[in-house]
Amino acid sequence: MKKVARVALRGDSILTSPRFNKGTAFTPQERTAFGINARLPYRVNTLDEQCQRAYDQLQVRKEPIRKNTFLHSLKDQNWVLYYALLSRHLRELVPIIYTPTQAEAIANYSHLFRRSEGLYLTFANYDTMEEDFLEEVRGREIDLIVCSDAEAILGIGDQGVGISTAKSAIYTLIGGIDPSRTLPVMLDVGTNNPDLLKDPLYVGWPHERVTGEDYDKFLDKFMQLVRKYFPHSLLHFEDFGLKNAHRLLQKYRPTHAVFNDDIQGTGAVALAGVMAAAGVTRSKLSEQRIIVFGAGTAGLGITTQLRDAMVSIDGISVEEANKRFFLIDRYGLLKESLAAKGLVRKEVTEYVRPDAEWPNHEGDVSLLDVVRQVRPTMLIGCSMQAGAFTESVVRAMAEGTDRPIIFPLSNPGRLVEVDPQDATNWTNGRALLATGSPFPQTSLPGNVEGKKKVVAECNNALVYPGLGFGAMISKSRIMTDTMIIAGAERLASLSPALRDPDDGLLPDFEHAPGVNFEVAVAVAEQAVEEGSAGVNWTKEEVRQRAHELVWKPEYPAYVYDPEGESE
Ligand SMILES: NC(=O)c1ccc[n+]([C@@H]2O[C@H](COP(=O)([O-])OP(=O)(O)OC[C@H]3O[C@@H](n4cnc5c(N)ncnc54)[C@H](O)[C@@H]3O)[C@@H](O)[C@H]2O)c1
Ligand SMILES: O=C(O)C[C@H](O)C(=O)O
Ligand SMILES: [Mg+2]
Repeated sequence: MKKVARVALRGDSILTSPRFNKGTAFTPQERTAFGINARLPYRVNTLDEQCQRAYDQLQVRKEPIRKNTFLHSLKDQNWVLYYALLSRHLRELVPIIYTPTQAEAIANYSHLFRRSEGLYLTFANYDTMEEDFLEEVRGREIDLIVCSDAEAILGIGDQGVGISTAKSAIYTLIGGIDPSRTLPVMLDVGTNNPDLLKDPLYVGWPHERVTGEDYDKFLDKFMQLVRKYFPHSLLHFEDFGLKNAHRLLQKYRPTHAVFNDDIQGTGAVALAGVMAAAGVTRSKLSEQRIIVFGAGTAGLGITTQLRDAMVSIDGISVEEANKRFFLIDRYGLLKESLAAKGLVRKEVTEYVRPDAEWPNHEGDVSLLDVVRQVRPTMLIGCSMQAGAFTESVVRAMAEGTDRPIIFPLSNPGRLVEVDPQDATNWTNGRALLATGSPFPQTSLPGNVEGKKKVVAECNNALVYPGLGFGAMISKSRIMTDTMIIAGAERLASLSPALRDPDDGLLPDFEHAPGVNFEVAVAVAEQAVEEGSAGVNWTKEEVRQRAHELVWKPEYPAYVYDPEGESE
């Protein structure tokens, strides 16, 4: 039965509300009831017809960034149409509204700016933060807040403002979260990007980044508002800088359901990809020797997640599991002598290797040295160093293992540590690959008849919407590590490569909504089982409630009601 919504807006107010606007899809009865009969052309369109028209308009724009701005404007006009169009062309359009095109859109945010979106909380307006916050959220029910201080946007660095809205849209598109119950927040604490500071059109606060106590005071005030007005919300942190990402997660985790996507989302999707790869090679997680190249926010998140899964799934001790990892950062392998020089962050000290293991290496130990000595089964890149997995590195790895598992995860695509086609060539097709941004299928040179290999997209967007939805529907006050592992395991179980090793290690984004639904169910089931949930449902009830709570881009029937919804 069609849903009915009671709406209090009339005339221009309903036509300019992206939440309630239906454009030419308003029925004759609605046009009369809402006073917009003469504000629309005669013909009533279906949502499918509107999607067709919008798709045709989109196709006229050739460059991805032009398509991105078109879709952005569409979102400002009509949410249902925007999400319906994207849902019908997921594979084609996710890379337009999200990675990699979104990186370009953020880098040009000030020049493409058309209209306000979400909330901008600026350090310069610290004193009025609560009033400013309330102006936007008063009377609203919010389940999800996505925030960023834009210091480490993907691999493109400090952009001052941006990313929260793109991540938030993915929650709705793929995770089924009602967009009216989400709040993207840009935390503007300045920027150290000299190009932005000298750009007269820069829309953010043109001031160097606030740090230290002032930064913490600002974040604390924001957190207090979140806890005061939306104590049951999930707070998603995105693209914070290396000095803050891990620290803020640890600081606020005990008192609110916070989630750092670059640490935990990336950890979860990488774990799923790694589990699928281990499934293809018929080996256990704990049997792997893993090099993580780039021991920053994502590198630590991935390492911790894989380590915790070895402990919980394979039952080995934390100490034993730590030994499976070789972390490399800008000064080479993290080993004792590097730590003694103060060149290892304290968060990664438990993975530091003993110097005695490297008797022939007085100084730095390079990636190639580690590959030759360790004969890794897995090589994961999150270093933002394009081309760091050189031909020598990849060939050396392929000498030491039958199916080298290689994940160059840096985004956007131009920053991948190795091009998947090169990795395929250098390993004679034996590499099991996954990348952070979308890449075309690979093929072996000369093997014209041969089957192409799918390069899985190992991007946190394949899992965070489901993790969030699962935590939300189960009314969990915290997002535990075990909930995240449950989601990752469910994702891994849906790997197409388990049926056909030439297929993707992870499901294609075309299937992301269904896949995330399963992730959400697994997360909620785990939350109920371990007592993190605020509900006590059976497994059947979890699935049933999840189905009922998914937001779908469909128009409800509207009834005019002065007491009805208006926000
Ligand atoms: N696929 C995904 O879902 C996903 C998720 C998160 C991050 N990422 C990508 O991972 C990359 C890193 O992101 P982050 O948030 O961890 O950044 P970060 O700044 O926290 O970490 C990057 C790390 O790489 C290290 N590094 C720099 N130069 C190096 C070199 N020459 N050799 C080895 N290490 C070097 C830095 O010292 C730092 O520790 C980005 O490109 C980002 O887009 C991908
Ligand atoms: O935003 C993405 O595409 C993934 C990830 O969060 C990143 O920072 O690269
Ligand atoms: Mg990110």
